[in-house]
Amino acid sequence: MLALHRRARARCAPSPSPLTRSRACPCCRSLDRVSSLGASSPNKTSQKFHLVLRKVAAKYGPIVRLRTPGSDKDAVFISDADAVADALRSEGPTPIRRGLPTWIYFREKNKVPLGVAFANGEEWKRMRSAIQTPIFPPKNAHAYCPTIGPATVQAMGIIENELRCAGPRTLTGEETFAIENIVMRWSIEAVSGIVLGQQLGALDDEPTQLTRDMISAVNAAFATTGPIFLMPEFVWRNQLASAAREHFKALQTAMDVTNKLMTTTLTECAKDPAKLHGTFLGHVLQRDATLTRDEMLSTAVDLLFAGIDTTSRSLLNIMNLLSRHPEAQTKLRNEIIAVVGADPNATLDATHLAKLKYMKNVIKEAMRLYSVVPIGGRILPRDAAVGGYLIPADTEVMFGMDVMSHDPKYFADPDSFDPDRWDAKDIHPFASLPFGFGARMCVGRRIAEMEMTVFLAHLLRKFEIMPSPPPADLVFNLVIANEKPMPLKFRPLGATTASATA
Ligand code: HEM
Repeated sequence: MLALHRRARARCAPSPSPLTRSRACPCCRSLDRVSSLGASSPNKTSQKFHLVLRKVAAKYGPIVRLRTPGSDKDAVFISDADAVADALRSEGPTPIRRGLPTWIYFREKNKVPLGVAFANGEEWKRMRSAIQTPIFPPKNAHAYCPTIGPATVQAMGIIENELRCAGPRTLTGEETFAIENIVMRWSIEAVSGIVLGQQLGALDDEPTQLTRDMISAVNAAFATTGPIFLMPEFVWRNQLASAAREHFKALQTAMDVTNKLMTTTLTECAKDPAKLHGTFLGHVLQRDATLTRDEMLSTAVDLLFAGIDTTSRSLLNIMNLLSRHPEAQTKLRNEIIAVVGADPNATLDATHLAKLKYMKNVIKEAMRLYSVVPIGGRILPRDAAVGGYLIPADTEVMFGMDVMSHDPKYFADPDSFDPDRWDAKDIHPFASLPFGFGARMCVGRRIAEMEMTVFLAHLLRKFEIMPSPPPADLVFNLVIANEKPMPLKFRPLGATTASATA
């Protein structure tokens, strides 16, 4: 190990500071010990994981060795953008990511493939290649834009209706209402339309039982991940805690519902192949017959799970920031009207997306300020020089995305919302990585950006987002989410307090 460190010193330019054994491993020993910095109970520690990591970086520096829950080996936590770049450039052609232990256990127990999000090596590469072209290149992702138009118009109608039904003070933008549920149902509808080629009816007045099951399963799987995070393995494996029982039930439901939906799509399309045209499943089937039915199923579940909460949470954060920055809200609305037109029901197509430049900046800036995925990671395939240290092969490196994106070293006045900062060309390319990086970057990135753009383009032509306080209590449940309802108030555009009430 010492020899490895010396080699790193020789290789790394510009002359890194001398590496003694202790400096080579600025050591927090285990997260349990670190956790006492921030929280008092294991449950709270898991839910405040992102804050604990901020404190770790502040106290021990940007490269720290620590032990994470669920692992029997030390990992290296990195919150220096150059060092993150070093690690990511060493990830090799089939980057390895440690999966979520409960999800892997569940799939192995049920003898279903791990799917694109959890498989590694050649198995991952085959699945990723099959889905990459249909959804990753912007041109192909943007082609799904018309798929989500009708659901988005429907969501706007529901918001309008809810505002009216909730009472005059809600309609005038003085009181908040339950927007989260609508955004979440819209997100399910959008992603299922794209992935499974089927509208689930999640936004309907009376969603089907299947749809209700799916919504509850997604909610429960995310809500239980935080509490399970620090549980000893034997507790969750043997389902000795209620959170673990609920978690596995949710994973089972999501798998069963997706299976049923996929079967329906495939049966209908066997009768009428034209129905597959323009759907993600259709692209996968046409392009690549090498995926088994079960691999398609696991991958579809991964796409749904990875795509629903991340997108809806990010949207809620963007709306909240726009509420607090009326000048940015107006600028964005003006851009949308100039590009798409003022009619709030006019849907978008791929040609609009490329022209919405300020929209891109708003989304990037909001995702920098609120990292719904606060950490990333890889297992290094070989020894690698990282930030002046030599990290041995097989070490897990964790990237402090949330820490870096609040670091004044990379972003002047880092806590301020300044979408225009993204016009500058000198932002460190590894300082804000909301979708990860490289061959294993989020495969749904372009879909997510397209979805958020479409939602905001409809919303801002219909409503004004009224000033609301920032979300108070952000907790880590696989993604960072507000614990209490997101404070958001709306008012129909152009309505004054008096006329809106009338
Ligand atoms: C704002 C929304 C989203 C955010 C912030 C987000 C973030 C991320 C991040 C950070 C990763 C890990 C990347 C890495 O390790 O380098 C990831 C992976 C992934 N995401 Fe997303 N994501 C979002 C939306 C979506 C959507 C809409 C889909 C599906 C349509 C999706 C599907 C996936 C999948 C399947 C993976 C695993 C990819 C692989 O391992 O090859 N994500 N996402």
